[in-house]
This record gives sequence, C-alpha cells and structure tokens, in this order.
Amino acid sequence: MQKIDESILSEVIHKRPDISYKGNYGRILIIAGSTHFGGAALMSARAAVNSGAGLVTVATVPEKFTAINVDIPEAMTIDYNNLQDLDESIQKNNVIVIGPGLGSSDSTVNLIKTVIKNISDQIIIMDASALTMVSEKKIDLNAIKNLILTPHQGEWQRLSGLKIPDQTSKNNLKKINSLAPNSLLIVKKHLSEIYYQNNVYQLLNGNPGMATGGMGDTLTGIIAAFVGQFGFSLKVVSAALYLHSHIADKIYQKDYVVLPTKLASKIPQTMQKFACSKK
Ligand SMILES: NC(=O)C1=CN([C@@H]2O[C@H](COP(=O)(O)OP(=O)(O)OC[C@H]3O[C@@H](n4cnc5c(N)ncnc54)[C@H](OP(=O)(O)O)[C@@H]3O)[C@@H](O)[C@H]2O)[C@@H](O)CC1
Ligand SMILES: Nc1ncnc2c1ncn2[C@@H]1O[C@H](COP(=O)(O)OP(=O)(O)O)[C@@H](O)[C@H]1O
Ligand SMILES: [Mg+2]
Repeated sequence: MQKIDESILSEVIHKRPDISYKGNYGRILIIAGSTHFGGAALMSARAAVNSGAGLVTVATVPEKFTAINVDIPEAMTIDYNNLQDLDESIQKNNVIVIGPGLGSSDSTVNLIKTVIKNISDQIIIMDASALTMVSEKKIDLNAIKNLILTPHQGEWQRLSGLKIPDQTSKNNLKKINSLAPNSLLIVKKHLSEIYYQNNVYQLLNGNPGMATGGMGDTLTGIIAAFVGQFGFSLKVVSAALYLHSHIADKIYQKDYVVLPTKLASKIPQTMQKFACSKK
C-alpha cells in the first residue's frame, strides 16, 4: 500500500496566474441539505469556497437559503425541487457534489437519477445519503465517467456488503471493481484509504479529534474545489484528503475537538503557505 505524505501539497497547490478569473477555478454545484440536515450543505459549501472554488452553487430546500446566504454570501442557492433549475445547473457546472445531509428518501433517489440523466463529463463526488440510497436502490453508477465515492466505513459496508472487519484492501478492491470500476473510492476512517485503478493508497495523518459531525461534509467541499481548480487526478484528490487531515492535526495540537467550521476557516492560509513554498 503506497503512502500519501506532505509533499503532495506543494506538488498540487500552485500560485494562481495573474491573468485568470473565477471561471478558471471551477464551477461547483453542491446538492445537499434537507429540513433536518441543513448544516451538512453549509459545511460542504463553506469548505469549497474556502478551498478556492471559483463559483459555488448550493441546491437545497428553500428554507435553508437565508442561512446559507448569511453564512456564505459567496455561494449561490437554487431549489433542488425545481427540476428546470436543477437540470440547467447540473449541465452548466463542472463539479457536482451530491449527498451531504439529503437524508434517506425517495427525493434523494430522484436527485441522483436527475444528476445521472444530465451529466456529460462532469466530475461527481458522491457522499453520505446519496451513497446510502445507491446501496438501497441498487442504482447503477457505471454511466458516470468521473466518479469519486467518499463513504465512511458504515456507508461502505452498505454499499459493498463487507462488514467492517472484512474491509481489507484486497476485498475493497474487488468490490469497487465490480461496483464502479472506473471510480475513485475513498474509504474514510482513521488512516483513510484511496482505491483507484487497482491500486491502494493510505493517508498517514488525521486524528480522533476529527470524529465530529460535519467533518466528512467538509471534506466533500475541499475535494470539489481541488478537482475544480487543479483537475481530476489521483494526486489532486490525495492532496485534498491530505490537506483536510493536515489542518485537523494542527488544530488538534491545541483543541480537544476539531470543529469542521474552524478547519474550513484555516484552509486559505494553509493553501497559500504551500503555494508559496514551491521552488
Ligand atoms: N450538521 C449536519 O447537517 C450533519 C448531517 N449529516 C448527515 O446525516 C446523514 C446521515 O449520515 P451519518 O453518517 O450520520 O449516518 P448514517 O448514514 O446512518 O451512517 C451511520 C451508520 O454507519 C455506522 N458506522 C460505522 N462506521 C462508521 C464510521 N466510521 N462513521 C460513521 N458511522 C459509522 C454507524 O454505526 P453506529 O454509530 O450505529 O454504531 C451507523 O449505523 C447524512 O446525510 C450526513 O451527511 C452528518 O454529516 C452529520 C452532520
Ligand atoms: N479517529 C479518526 N482518525 C482520523 N480521521 C478521522 C477519525 N474519525 C473521523 N475521521 C475523519 O473525519 C471524517 C468523518 O467523515 P464522516 O463520517 O462522513 O462525517 P460527517 O458525515 O459527520 O460529515 C473522515 O474524513 C474521517 O476520516
Ligand atoms: Mg458523512
């Protein structure tokens, strides 16, 4: 199993060219949140904005628009129940996050199907409730060309049928190769693992202070902004995963628990540090 270390950050994060504008740094659509899980949409969007995404739109329930507009004025909002707006938004964004805080419902199933129907070569990051509903309804993922799956061990158990003690790298590889062979899979846990093109990579940082609601939602926003700016590759996704735990480790030196909102607030300065450290 190959290891991911700090060198990945300066390899991926680079200084921005002077002649550039927001359209060069990714158009991200985050389909997330519901009555009970508004925070998940907020945390994903905050992380995407703070990680440098050029334009971020949150598709959610209208009752959460005010909270999002107040907390993250950089992000736009659309109603995911307005099918015309949703279709258009899926088509015009180049990275789509689907799942955080959607809840296990028929509405989530319809949202997944709407994404699959409208995409061409967009990058899809599937997390949380979207993964739960893909498992429950056995939705075929093979039509998605650029797919990143980010289950925690419980979600991976549902998706793969592998109980946690049986989630060995050999078994996980076999399962992802039958479920969605072209996808990139991150199994989130202590020392998370990436499965991609028959290889396994392991994260060496991270800490138990990260075991708090919203930490995975935050990761989806970082990954989305990274692939939106730097392109979809194993290196870029590994850098996003590493950065998330790297900032968490810095916070954990002083704080007993790593708050996702605090982690997100430190992303811009940490990215600048690695962009400037480049020779
Ligand atoms: N503020 C907000 O809006 C927030 C909203 N959120 C949203 O809530 C929705 C539900 O997501 P979820 O992850 O909380 O619950 P779920 O899908 O039921 O999975 C848990 C099951 O898996 C098991 N399990 C085993 N290993 C595990 C592991 N390593 N990590 C976690 N669980 C593990 C676990 O076992 P148990 O704890 O019962 O022993 C249980 O059986 C989703 O849309 C999400 O985005 C959250 O993001 C929080 C902040
Ligand atoms: N003990 C731990 N050690 C290292 N990382 C952890 C630990 N506990 C949680 N994490 C990380 O925190 C994140 C939790 O994701 P997830 O369970 O999806 O959170 P949520 O759904 O509440 O946003 C993952 O990136 C996971 O690797
Ligand atoms: Mg989660």
